[in-house]
Amino acid sequence: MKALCEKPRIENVTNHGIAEELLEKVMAVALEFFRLPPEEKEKLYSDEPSKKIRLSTSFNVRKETVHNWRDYLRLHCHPLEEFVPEWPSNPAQFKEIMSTYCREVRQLGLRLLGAISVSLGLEEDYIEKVLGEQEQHMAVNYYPRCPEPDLTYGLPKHTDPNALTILLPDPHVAGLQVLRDGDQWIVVNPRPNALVVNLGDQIQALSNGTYKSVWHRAVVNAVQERMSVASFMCPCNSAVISPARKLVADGDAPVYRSFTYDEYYKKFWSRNLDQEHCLELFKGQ
Ligand SMILES: O=C(O)CCC(=O)C(=O)O
Ligand SMILES: [Fe+2]
Repeated sequence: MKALCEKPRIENVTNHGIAEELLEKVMAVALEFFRLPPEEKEKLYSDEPSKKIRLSTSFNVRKETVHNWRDYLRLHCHPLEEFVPEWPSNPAQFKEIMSTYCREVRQLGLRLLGAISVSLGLEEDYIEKVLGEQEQHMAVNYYPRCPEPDLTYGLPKHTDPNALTILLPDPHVAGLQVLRDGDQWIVVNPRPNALVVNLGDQIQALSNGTYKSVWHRAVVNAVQERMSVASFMCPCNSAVISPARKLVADGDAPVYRSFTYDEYYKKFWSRNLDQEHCLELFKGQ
């Protein structure tokens, strides 16, 4: 807890409590999925962002003019009973492994949100209450080997629009970079069994800018393919996000106006990834 109070950002969480064996299985089954023949994967292809289960490529192919070197499987994960039946049934173990992982990640995410609330001087359940019955989405990212890695990204510079992202990065191949002090890209070195926790835009808004959502990107390389599995804790669509009163000094105006997550998410997907921070559009009264 003390460490959380002192540091503006939480990065590597190594004592996260999720079994190493499960993390290995998640990576293995995710890779197996991307190894399926194109005809098999094609059935799931869609570039419609509102679809709850879809395989896609780049980021938002309908909006962007420059594409990225990434394929991804995006799944809604909560409540599991609602979505798992529609998840891929090939590889055969996909549903079982991924749903076990989703349950564990959710518990970890809720613990972290409690710790973040306390670190801000708020009630432990403050953020959880504001976010409501949180959705949980997963992006299984696959970055193939790229013959000209200097000409593209896996994912260009962005912040995550949700509250908190728990990322399982490839334990063997580097690719994730985070921005420090606005101009310094730091390589996040692969580390077996480590999870990376990124604060998203909603924590920045709720904390009135005390915590910053982290700018990050994924680069690709010519030698090795790379995977990552991102779990996004998202406010429910009707959640009203506004800076916690306690964090706005007397006489000051809050940095951000109130908005629903639905409004924010639609704005996020209507834009290109590497534009100005989406929260900038929600500043002021
Ligand atoms: O692949 C990575 O390391 C980053 C993935 C990411 O930022 C995302 O899915 O939002
Ligand atoms: Fe991200």
